[in-house]
Amino acid sequence: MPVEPLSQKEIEDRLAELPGWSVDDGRLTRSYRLGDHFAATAMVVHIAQVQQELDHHSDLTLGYNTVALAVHTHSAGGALTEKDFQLAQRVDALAAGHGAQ
Ligand SMILES: C[C@H](O)[C@H](O)[C@H]1CNC2=NC(N)=NC(=O)C2=N1
Repeated sequence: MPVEPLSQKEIEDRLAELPGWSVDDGRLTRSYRLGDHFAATAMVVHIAQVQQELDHHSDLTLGYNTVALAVHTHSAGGALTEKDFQLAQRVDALAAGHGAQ
């Protein structure tokens, strides 16, 4: 099912409910800091599972003790859509369980 680009107002409303997330170069982004490299790696695997479930994938970057996401919707021409914010909510929901800040 095609997903529609969100308007600027819709993006701002959704961002207001997602502290820590921002739009950078047209992509919804956030980075998290974790206790160590193993904790960060475990969080990446967990995010990958959610992305497969949602069939929506970010550019996911693993650092020493950091995890960063940047996502937009390829099938909407790179626009931001509801699916990007749905992924952000799911990642925020799992972050605390990994001790991510
Ligand atoms: C065939 C598959 O459903 C599509 O390619 C999915 C996969 N993951 C995706 N991820 C993102 N970010 N945007 C998409 O449009 C997208 N499409």
